[in-house]
Amino acid sequence: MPTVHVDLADRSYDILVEDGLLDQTGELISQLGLKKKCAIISDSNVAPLYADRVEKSLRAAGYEPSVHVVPAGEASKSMTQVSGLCSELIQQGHDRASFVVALGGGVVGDLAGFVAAIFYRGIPFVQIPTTIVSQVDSSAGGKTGVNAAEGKNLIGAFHQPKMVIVDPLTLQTLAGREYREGFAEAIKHAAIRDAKMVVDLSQLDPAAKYVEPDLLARNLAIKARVVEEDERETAGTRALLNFGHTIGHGIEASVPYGEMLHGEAISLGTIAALRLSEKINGFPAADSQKIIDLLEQFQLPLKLADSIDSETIVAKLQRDKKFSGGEINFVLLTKLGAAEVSKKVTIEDIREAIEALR
Ligand SMILES: O=C(O)C(=O)C[C@@H](O)[C@H](O)[C@H](O)COP(=O)(O)O
Repeated sequence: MPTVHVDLADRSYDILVEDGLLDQTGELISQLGLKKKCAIISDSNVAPLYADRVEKSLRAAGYEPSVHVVPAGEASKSMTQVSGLCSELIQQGHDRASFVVALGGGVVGDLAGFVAAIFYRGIPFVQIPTTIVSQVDSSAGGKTGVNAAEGKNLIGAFHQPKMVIVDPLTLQTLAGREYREGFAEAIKHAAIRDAKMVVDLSQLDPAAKYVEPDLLARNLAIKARVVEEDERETAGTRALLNFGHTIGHGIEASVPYGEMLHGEAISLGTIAALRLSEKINGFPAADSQKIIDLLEQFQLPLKLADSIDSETIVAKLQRDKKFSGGEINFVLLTKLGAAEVSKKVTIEDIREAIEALR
């Protein structure tokens, strides 16, 4: 089975990718030596489709799961949900010997992972991602957290999962828009680390609602290698995974959470970052076009709506974690498949790149 090992000393884990793995959840988790009580955290879209199967598999392996469901959508990535879930877990008799199973997309993974990071000062968790965003990106690497009213992902913790179980067949029940948005992150991995992946992604059918396990694993492996180099984003390497996210997060936070899907905002942030790479690094416009063609192939937005005010975006993006100590650390491409963190981007450059999206 395609397996990506994430090598992080005593926080190492495997990402397993294969069709039908959902029904093997209990058996796979039993290799981890965890205690019996666990909490499956899912959302109102995913739980009716898959929670029964995961629960049944866990029970068959001797586990005692409780199921907790939050409303689907970005608005659930909130401290209100964190506090509600912690209370529910306590009421269900969970304690420091329990573990969490995050079943769903990026919102569920980030939220459930954060609950696991703080519940009884930290309990183990397993990710079962069910969307492209989560299968190629957010389930790996241990960034967990929620949004603040002031910006995306501003409250969180690093907490690595014990295992990631990827079943590509879960993609089949996604709505087209939710399926396609995730490719913004897969394209990001190609842009920053693997020019050949740009070609591989261009061969996918955007309507297929399925990606071969091998390709998912190769895309995930790009992220895994970056995380191994710089687990806590202190050395600069992990910041490269934020390509397209500084302006993207600003755009996403400028409309009510959930109105624009994460990948849609990242598509626009990616185009802005490409234009800045051209201006500051002389990145070839023809290579930018290859990335933009891919975004278009997955019907991701290429233009910013006039209704979204540029100054609101600029205000929001200045709270991004890449702005620190008065410095802007902006991720730019140096060539197709290679990126750097640059200090040469000014706020005026950013304003210009946002305007160029109109
Ligand atoms: O895992 C990372 O590191 C990433 O940057 C992946 C991003 O795609 C993801 O959206 C992440 O949550 C953003 O990180 P943040 O630190 O800017 O919140």
